[in-house]
Amino acid sequence: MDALTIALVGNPNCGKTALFNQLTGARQKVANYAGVTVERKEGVFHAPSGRKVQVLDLPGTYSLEAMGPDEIITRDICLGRRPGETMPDLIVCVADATNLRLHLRFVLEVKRLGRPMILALNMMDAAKKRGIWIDTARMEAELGVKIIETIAVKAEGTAALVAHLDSNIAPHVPEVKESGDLHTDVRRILDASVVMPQRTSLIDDRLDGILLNPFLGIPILVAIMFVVFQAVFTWAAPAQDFIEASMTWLGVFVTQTLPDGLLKSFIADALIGGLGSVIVFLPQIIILFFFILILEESGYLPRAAFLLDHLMSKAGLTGRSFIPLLSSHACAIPGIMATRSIHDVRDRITTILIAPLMTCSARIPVYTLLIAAFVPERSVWGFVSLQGLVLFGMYIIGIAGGLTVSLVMSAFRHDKSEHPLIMELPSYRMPHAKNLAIGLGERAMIFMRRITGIIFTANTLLWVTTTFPGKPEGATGPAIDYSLAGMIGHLMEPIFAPIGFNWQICVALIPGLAAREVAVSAMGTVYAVSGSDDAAVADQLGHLISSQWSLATALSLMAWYVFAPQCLSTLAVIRRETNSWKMVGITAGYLFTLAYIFAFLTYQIVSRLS
Ligand SMILES: Nc1nc2c(ncn2[C@@H]2O[C@H](COP(=O)(O)OP(=O)(O)OP(=O)(O)O)[C@@H](O)[C@H]2O)c(=O)[nH]1
Ligand SMILES: [Mg+2]
Repeated sequence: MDALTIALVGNPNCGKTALFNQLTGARQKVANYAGVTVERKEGVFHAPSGRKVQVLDLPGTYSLEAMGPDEIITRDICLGRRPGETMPDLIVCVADATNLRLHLRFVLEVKRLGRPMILALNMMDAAKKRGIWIDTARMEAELGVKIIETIAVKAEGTAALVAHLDSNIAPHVPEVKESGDLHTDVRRILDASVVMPQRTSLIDDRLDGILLNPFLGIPILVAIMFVVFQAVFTWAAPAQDFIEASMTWLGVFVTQTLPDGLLKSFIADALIGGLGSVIVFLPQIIILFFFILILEESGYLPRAAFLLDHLMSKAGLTGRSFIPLLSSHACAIPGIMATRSIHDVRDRITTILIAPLMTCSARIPVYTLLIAAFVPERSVWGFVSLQGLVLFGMYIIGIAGGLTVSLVMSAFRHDKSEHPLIMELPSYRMPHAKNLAIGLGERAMIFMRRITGIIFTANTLLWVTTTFPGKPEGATGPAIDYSLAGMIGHLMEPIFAPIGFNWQICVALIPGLAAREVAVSAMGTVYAVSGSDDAAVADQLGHLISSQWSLATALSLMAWYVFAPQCLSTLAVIRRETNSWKMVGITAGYLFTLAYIFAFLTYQIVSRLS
């Protein structure tokens, strides 16, 4: 059988990407709010007969008739008018069975394109649970389009769709016999084929009554975030202790078994000392994402946007900036890409400029290393972990910093018009354990890939520059002082002395430009190389800095990391999304300036006080 090309189209949040992932085994981002997919994605799978099916996942759109950029792209792809894009043999229109009044309208618009299509009636599990009864055969007759029921989040939920794609049934162009008025046609089809329960969304209404309550909403939001950061410290501790102990054991093992020399130094200092000091943060990252994924899947996040809209518009942002800024807490890169859904250019630029201020997961190793080293492990008011509280504070400082920058930018604006937030609130949904597991696996993989990729590379280069040139004959100081990195560190020291950074930190900041966690692995290596007669030093970075640094230095470094744009990929994505080197210059310039100013103030104030 010939290969088949299909395109998944539909309203936002109907499950296109979930379907795409289920069919092709891909791991594209899925979440319970509109506008998750911002870029077309292609995948392939082989149906049981061996037929090759090429699948295209597209961003959701509410209509094909409006003239927005997303609508035009989707329509052009369906019609094969987009240059460089092959026309799909079959359009698979995806609709949410629990929200047919809205979604059928889109189906009718797609039908008007006059291309071969079928309808994937998705979320059938959720529809059944809500007591929505659908006579699919009748709907198929009324609509004139082949309908296949799917449950995109279950493996067997797409079997019927795959079987259909695998069959020899020629793609069918539906006949258009509608009255022309979409609203009337949707009503006719629904009346004929769907029986709605008396109250479809009792649970949603009840939950919204509490979670969106004008008095309770914000306190509940703050409480949720607070619990998340508490958990990051308290739950992760046992796993972290275990990883730390394993690293220590490994360090001792290597020092005792390998002969002295470069290989031993590389393994002990760069690998165990450097990478080992980052890997201990895996449990914390997994726990943070466990909560983020639950919030994403449950449908709570757009409600948080709704709650914060007022506050954000006061700071010169729109509610539309919420999801990009929220994604930036995982990583600024997808966050900046998500700003494509902000149509107002200035709102978009403001959001891009402040996205790097949101506390991304790459900062977790830096913050938690310093917090664990300097904040005592005790509880306040009996039950709150002080360390968790400080971490929570770091997130708040990042957000407050971003809002302040946006406020300052909006003061320079002439056009003060506000755009009201129009946003669909999705139904609440119980997160699937399997989806959660996949999502967490994915995050763990990303973290491990960074360790074996960018962190490993930067760290190896650092090890080379800290090892060579070697110590000259008869020299008395530690070898690292004579190395290239040591010399650069000492040269930089005067510039960073006013903010309290010693030369080891200066050395770590350079490879740390590549990515934030690199600074932690780099410090691991620098300290390991400096004290190479004692290998156990390598995996005790936290203990080491707590005894060697002042509190002022630690806090100053944390302040630096709130602002400093120490991430080349973020700058690269800003260049790509704004198509302007000037914007990259502005972002990097203003962030480094703020970083220096705040680190300076922190260091000077704290060292006077303590
Ligand atoms: N219960 C249930 N949930 C589903 C089903 N299909 C998708 N979901 C959930 O619905 C939400 C939206 O799914 P996505 O695949 O991200 O939706 P999308 O159509 O790609 O959305 P955009 O990319 O924003 O256009 C996610 O929370 C999915 O887990 C289904 O068949 N049943
Ligand atoms: Mg999607």
